[in-house]
Amino acid sequence: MRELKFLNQFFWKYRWRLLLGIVFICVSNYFRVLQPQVIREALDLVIEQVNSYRMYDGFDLGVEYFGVLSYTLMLFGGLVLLLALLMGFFLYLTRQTIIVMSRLIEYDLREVIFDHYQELSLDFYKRNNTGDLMSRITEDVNKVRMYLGPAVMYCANLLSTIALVVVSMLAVSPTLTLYTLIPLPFLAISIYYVSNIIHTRSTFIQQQLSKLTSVAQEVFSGIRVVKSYVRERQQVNYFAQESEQYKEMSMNLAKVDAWFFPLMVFMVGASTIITVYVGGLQVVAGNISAGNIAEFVIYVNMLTWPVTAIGWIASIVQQAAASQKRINEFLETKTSISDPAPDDKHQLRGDITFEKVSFVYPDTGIRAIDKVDFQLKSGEKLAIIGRTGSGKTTVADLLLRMYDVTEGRILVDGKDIREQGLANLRRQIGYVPQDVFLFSDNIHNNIAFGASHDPSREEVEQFARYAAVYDDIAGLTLGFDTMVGERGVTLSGGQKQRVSIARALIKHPEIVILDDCLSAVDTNTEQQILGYFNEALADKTAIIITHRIYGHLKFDKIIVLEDGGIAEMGTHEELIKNGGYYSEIVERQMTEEEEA
Ligand SMILES: Nc1ncnc2c1ncn2[C@@H]1O[C@H](COP(=O)(O)OP(=O)(O)OP(=O)(O)O)[C@@H](O)[C@H]1O
Repeated sequence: MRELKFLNQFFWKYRWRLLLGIVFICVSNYFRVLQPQVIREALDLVIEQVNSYRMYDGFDLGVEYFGVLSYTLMLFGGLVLLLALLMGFFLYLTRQTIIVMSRLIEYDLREVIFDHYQELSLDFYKRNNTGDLMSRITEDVNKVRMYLGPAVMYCANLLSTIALVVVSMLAVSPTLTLYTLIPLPFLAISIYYVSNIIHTRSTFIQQQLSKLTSVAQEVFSGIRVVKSYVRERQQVNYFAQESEQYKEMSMNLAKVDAWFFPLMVFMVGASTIITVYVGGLQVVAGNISAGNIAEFVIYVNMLTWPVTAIGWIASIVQQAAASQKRINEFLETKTSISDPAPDDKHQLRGDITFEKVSFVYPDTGIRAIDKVDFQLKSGEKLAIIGRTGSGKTTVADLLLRMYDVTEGRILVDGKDIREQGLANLRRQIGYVPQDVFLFSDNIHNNIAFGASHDPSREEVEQFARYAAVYDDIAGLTLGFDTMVGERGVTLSGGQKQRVSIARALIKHPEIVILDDCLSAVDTNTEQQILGYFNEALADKTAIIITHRIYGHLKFDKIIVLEDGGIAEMGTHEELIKNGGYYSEIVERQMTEEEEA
């Protein structure tokens, strides 16, 4: 239960609501407990008066007497109705305070978790799968809310009902109270066990359901592959297998679920029989009135739900503690990339220095970068070339501080990037990643996403022109308002790359990193984009990771990476003279172009 302590800060935040809710529930229960007392009075009155009425039967006085009795009973009926209304009104207020409080805390908690998720570094996202992140912020928060709202409300209800009912019962007959209450602890314990079994089985069902969902999601996302490999039947069979398991589990749950109400009715029935039997003996002995038996039967019914709720509350609290534990695990995870100066807003010049930088991926132990040493002055252009897996993307990730270097230092404007404002650094780097990701939104918003201001349509269009994608977008029926699906399904690979370039450029960055972002673009478009780069990025520092050599873009430095280390470094002319990997691909590319 230690885990739930984390939530106390929220209870404190909404303490007045909580307190008011508890007061309302006590008032509501007070009116509820008065009802059986009014009914007892009415019943005793009827029993007593019916005997007297028989004496006047056949006389005129008898009719009058009957009129007065009916009127008094109507008054009692009206009183019970009034008490029920008052009780209902305060119950409404209870829900308006406690359940609303739980919804407010749910909102706060989600925000805290979401904020924290955003702060965490890439290695956290590599370690944990998206489904797990999602379920903690949705299902686990839901389970915790059940504790914050219903469990707290039923707990307050339980305590106040038991206190008020038991005090009223004791005032009538301590012996009868004792006998009446005997079956109730058995009810609480058995409901607790049944609830626990239900919970365990529900958890398995939940897991199976999320497995089923991910199977379906994966098949639908990869539907092209499934269709092209004619694997529909296998997928259907696999889905049916998983569905069958889900069905079996649900049937098992239904079997236990079926015990819940019969058990409750049996225990309440036992309690009622004891009340009538022991109460009857006491009436005969003249200790209590017949009306008291009716009063006790109503009390027993009043206690049924709160006592049943003990088992239920215990189960909710257990589930909430387990969920909060999972939430706390992530909340306690510290980001490995800290921001030493969150308010830093200084303008970068764009000098970049890698000083004997090495990097080992923590999860795989792969040494992706090995003693990389280079310097770029503000405005210089660097091309990084190398075979796949040679560490090119890792260089970009390190400069953006997606990871921190294992050895060595990266300096921007002469200062270690680990000592600079992280947000400020990232804000001034325009990064186009290799695997383009577009949000499920329209094209305008996807491009505007990069800007620190709210850019006008004209500005967005201008940057789309720079990225040579304007004509493609203008050709769509909805133009810049076209929605791009979950993964930009309506755009081709090359179009997505260019939208992603426009998004990076609209930031007006001081440093630009393009990671193989022209791979899906034809030569003409490539020339168009590079023409803009030459002009607009003339004074910006740029790192271009590529597999192709761009004759149109003049690089101050070219680095050839091999197994994370620098195999060749120099200008185009120097590397051609070297006769290494670089000259090899230049030659191959020239032959290809000639052949084309
Ligand atoms: N997140 C990661 N966790 C563990 N190892 C990784 C991770 N990302 C990359 N690697 C490994 O680091 C090495 C360098 O990868 P990197 O992506 O930097 O290469 P690259 O030169 O950009 O390749 P490509 O040209 O195919 O994009 C590879 O061996 C790769 O398997």
